[in-house]
Formats: sequence, structure tokens, C-alpha cells
Amino acid sequence: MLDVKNLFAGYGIVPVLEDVSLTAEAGKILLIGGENGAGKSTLLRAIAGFNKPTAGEVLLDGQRVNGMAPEQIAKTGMRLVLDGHRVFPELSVFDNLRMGAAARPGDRAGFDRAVEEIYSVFPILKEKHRAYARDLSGGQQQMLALGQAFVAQPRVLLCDEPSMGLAQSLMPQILSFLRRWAEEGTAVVIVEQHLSVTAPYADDALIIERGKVKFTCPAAELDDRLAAISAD
Ligand SMILES: Nc1ncnc2c1ncn2[C@@H]1O[C@H](COP(=O)(O)OP(=O)(O)OP(=O)(O)O)[C@@H](O)[C@H]1O
Repeated sequence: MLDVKNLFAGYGIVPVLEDVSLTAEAGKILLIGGENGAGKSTLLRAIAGFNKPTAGEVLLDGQRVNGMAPEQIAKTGMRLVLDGHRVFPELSVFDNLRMGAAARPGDRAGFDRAVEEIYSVFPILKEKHRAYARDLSGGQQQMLALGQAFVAQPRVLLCDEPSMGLAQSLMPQILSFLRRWAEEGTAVVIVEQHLSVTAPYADDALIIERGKVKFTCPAAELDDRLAAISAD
């Protein structure tokens, strides 16, 4: 579904990504890890069009999307959820979800079903559906940011550090939700620092080091691969 081929990107004249290739398939979760500053967020931004690649290709179902504006890329079915809870603080929980649905106008029944599902996965959002997003805790805002993306029903979900600012105890709930979401047919890409917590929910893993792909492997083998590297 999503194919990234030999991608180069950076900021101004400063190169960050060098020759990065990856594939994300419908129904699967690809976990991307790497040290701080390795280029993980830059990769997601470049895929979603917020950072213009200097070379290489981003293909969605074989169609080239790099070079398009981010809003055009979003219309192809790609959705980026940034770390740091980018919700609309002055809107209620429900209105934030409605903003998410702006990407698929006219599908009221689909929206209602998606909201019901979000509320059943994160009951706290149902309890607080009239509350301002700014009055939610960090973890609740993260749930809302995911909910906003969910109601948009993207084909590819790019999720930057879903654990950012979350109590560790909330991670299984969020990761299980992403797992079920992928199983419904979405290609999910997660950038995450907490690799061993996240890997059991993922199918494939890719590690970036200084802007380059260091290795890829099945997510189930990630811990062993990392242990072998640190033993060297
Ligand atoms: N807006 C920007 N302008 C210039 N350089 C940037 C910008 N954002 C990131 N960088 C640089 O690009 C490199 C990669 O950053 P990036 O945020 O993609 O890494 P990361 O792997 O996501 O790290 P982290 O886990 O800390 O978020 C770093 O050297 C960073 O300083």
C-alpha cells in the first residue's frame, strides 16, 4: 500500500534522511525506532508532505504522492498524528471528532459508527464529550488525537510517538487499539521510543540510525536483534 523508495529529505541545506526505503502494508503495523535525532519524525513528515523530499519517491498504491501539498496527500487517505497531542484546545471532545470527519463529508452514518467505536475503546472520552479538549489530561488528549484520525478512516495512519506524555500503564490500551485498527485494513506506521513495549503489537520493525535504515526485521525478532547489536 505505502511504498517509500530511496527517500532523501532534510531542512534547508541540512540533510537528514538518506536513501530510506520502506513498505507499509494494509492490515499491518510497521514500528520505526531509532535514537533521538535519528530522523524518525522527519521521515513521517516527509511521507505526509510536510517536509519536501529532495529525492526518492512516496507511493500510495503505486501512485506517486511526493510533490503534492500535504492537504492533497491527506485526501489520498494518508493521515499523520503528531506527538504532543495536536487537538483543538478550544473545541469540545465531540467537536474535535467532528473536525476529524471533515475529511469525509456526507458520511454521517460512518461518522456515528466511528464515534461509537472510539467511545467504547476510550470511555473517558464519552464521559467528557462536552468538555473542552484543553481540560483533558495529556493521555486523554492523545486518545482524542487518535480518535480524530480514526473518524477520518485513513488508509495509511502515520503515528508519531503515541506514548508521548502518557502514563506507561495506558500504552497497552492505545497499542491494542492501533492493532485492531490495523486489522480492519489500515496500514499503520508507528514511530516509538519504547520499542520493547510496542514490538509485540507490531508486525515489522525498522531501525533508523543517523538518517539511514540500519536494519529491518520482523517485530518479533527486534529485541534479539537489538540485544545482539549492543553485545557487539
Ligand atoms: N524544523 C527543523 N529544522 C531544522 N532541523 C531540524 C528540524 N526538525 C528536526 N531537525 C533536525 O533533524 C534531525 C532529525 O530530527 P527528527 O526529529 O526527525 O529525529 P527523531 O528521530 O524523530 O528524534 P526524536 O526521537 O528526538 O523526535 C535532528 O538533527 C534534528 O535536530
